[in-house]
Amino acid sequence: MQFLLMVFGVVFALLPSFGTLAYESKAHMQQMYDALLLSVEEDYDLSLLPSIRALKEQARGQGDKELQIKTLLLEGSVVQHFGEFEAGLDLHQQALQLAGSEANTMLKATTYLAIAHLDIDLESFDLAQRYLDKALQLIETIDDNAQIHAEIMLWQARLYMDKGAYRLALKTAATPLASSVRQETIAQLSLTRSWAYLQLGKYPQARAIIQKLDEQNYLMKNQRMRIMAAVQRARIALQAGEYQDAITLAQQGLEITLGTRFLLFQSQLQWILAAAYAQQGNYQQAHRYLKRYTVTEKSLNLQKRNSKLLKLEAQYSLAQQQQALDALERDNAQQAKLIIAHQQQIENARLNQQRWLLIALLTFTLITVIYWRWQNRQYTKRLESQVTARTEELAERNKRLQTLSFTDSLTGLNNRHHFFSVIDSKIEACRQVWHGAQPKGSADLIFVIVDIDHFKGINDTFGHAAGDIVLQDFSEILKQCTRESDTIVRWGGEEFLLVMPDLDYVAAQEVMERIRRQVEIYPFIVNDQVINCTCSIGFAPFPFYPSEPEKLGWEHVLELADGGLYLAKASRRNAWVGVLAGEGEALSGSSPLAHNLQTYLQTGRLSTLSNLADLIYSRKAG
Ligand SMILES: Nc1nc2c(ncn2[C@@H]2O[C@H](COP(=O)(O)OP(=O)(O)OP(=O)(O)O)[C@@H](O)[C@H]2O)c(=O)[nH]1
Repeated sequence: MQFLLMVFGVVFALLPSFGTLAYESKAHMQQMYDALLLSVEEDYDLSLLPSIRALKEQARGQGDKELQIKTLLLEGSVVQHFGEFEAGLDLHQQALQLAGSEANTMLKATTYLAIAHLDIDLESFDLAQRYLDKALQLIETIDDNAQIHAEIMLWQARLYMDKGAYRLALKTAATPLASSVRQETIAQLSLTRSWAYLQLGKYPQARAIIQKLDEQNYLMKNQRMRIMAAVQRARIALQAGEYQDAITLAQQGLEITLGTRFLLFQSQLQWILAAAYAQQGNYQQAHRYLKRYTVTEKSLNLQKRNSKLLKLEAQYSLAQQQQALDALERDNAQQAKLIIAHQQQIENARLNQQRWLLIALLTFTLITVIYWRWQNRQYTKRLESQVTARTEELAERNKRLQTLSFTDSLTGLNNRHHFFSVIDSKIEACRQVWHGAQPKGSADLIFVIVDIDHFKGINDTFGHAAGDIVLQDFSEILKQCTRESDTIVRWGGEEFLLVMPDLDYVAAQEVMERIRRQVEIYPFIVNDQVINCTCSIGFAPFPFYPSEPEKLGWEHVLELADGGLYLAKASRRNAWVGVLAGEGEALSGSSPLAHNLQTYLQTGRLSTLSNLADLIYSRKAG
């Protein structure tokens, strides 16, 4: 294997001079690295260095930072194993700087772990602890962290061992492990636990762990671990008082170390042999191995002295580099603060922008709502004014319609509808006066019925149109002979009804005479011809009995006025007749008036007033 790697190393070292051939595939380079890693873990062989360096250059050439970092760490671990602490430090430092610029958390954690390893070797335990903590903190964010976690625990346990904290080491090395953790790491953790038990004097537990490792065959692949296990077995036997076993196991261990550079293990095994033989009383053998042990120790001490010196130099550099690193970290923290402040500024600006946008949006919404409400109000106003206009128009139309429905189309006078719509209020006004609710005044109304005499003859002689003209002229005469307050109604055909307020029957006589006379003298012109007409008038006062105003209703008074008209017609026409209360018994509303008019006149229950002295009371036939 090592021969192959050396060949690879030479090839790699030469490759850069062969142009494109230098660019190996990434996968191939990774394979190469894995093989180198295994070899280093087995034995820190210096001959591996050219291959590692060649691979490192190759990774640099291809810009593969990850592999570059890994190879830097690997190279560092090899040179540091051979006491080149300062060079190792430098390599680790390079790896750390590269890892710092990488976003790969796993890579950073691996770098921290390697530096912790270096610090443990340099006995800078505090620094080692710091890097272990950093690595542990970093991997918390990684999902697939079982392997690196186990490795951190291993180095943490070794750190505790170096500091003499065996129980802590035991606890740390006993961390539960996932199945994905490499066998080598599991075996190293087990060896550390066994070593811690032995340090605590618990050799059965220490032995059980080694036995389990043997059963699982975890140690066979790695020579270094096999030797470590052999030393451990011999040491356990010695501590257990099984001296013969200790001798056998130590000798087996020495056989494995033959031809290797593991001087430390050799000296430990020689010491165990010397101690075991001494315990058996075989002082000759004990002396023999003690001598060998002394020789080995001498060369080890020489190595250690050299390495101590180197360590001191490295520690000095380490302190300096650490200071630089701390300054760098402080600078980084400052930078991070600046970045956070900058991000805060950006965030604030974004928030400000959002705020303004929101304000603009709200303002726009507000303006829209105000405008919409204003529009709505305008629209409502327009609608209202339209409704008002329409209502007024409707009222006007209704008024016109009412006027039309209350007006006689031929004469322009009020018609019967009008009379019936106003008569109740007129009667009510009279009643208010009777009952004292209104100021005292005249509550008298005169109901008058006027009828044109022989109108049929006019129609027959001059035609219907001529009759219409007479009717119109006749209406004008009625208007001229009455007051504004009087109501003139075309009662039907050539018959007219007048309702005259504030007029007693004495004063009424004058008005009746004026009408009769005006008609009599008026020259009605029809078909260019002057014709003369007369009219007959009947009237009656309301209340009919002033002392008993409710005795007869207006309908009865109208009937009595009609009776007066009948008397005028029955006599000579061109006359007016007023029907008044007589001295006899007062009539009641239930009395049949029209048919008994003559009887009531003769019996004195009714009396008359007329321009005629000779009134005829009997109804004229036809
Ligand atoms: N030209 C015209 N004639 C009408 C109108 N209304 C009714 N007359 C007519 O008026 C006439 C009324 O006739 P009569 O009831 O007999 O009454 P008179 O001829 O006036 O006779 P005395 O009332 O008894 O004097 C009828 O011939 C109707 O046709 C109208 O609006 N225009």
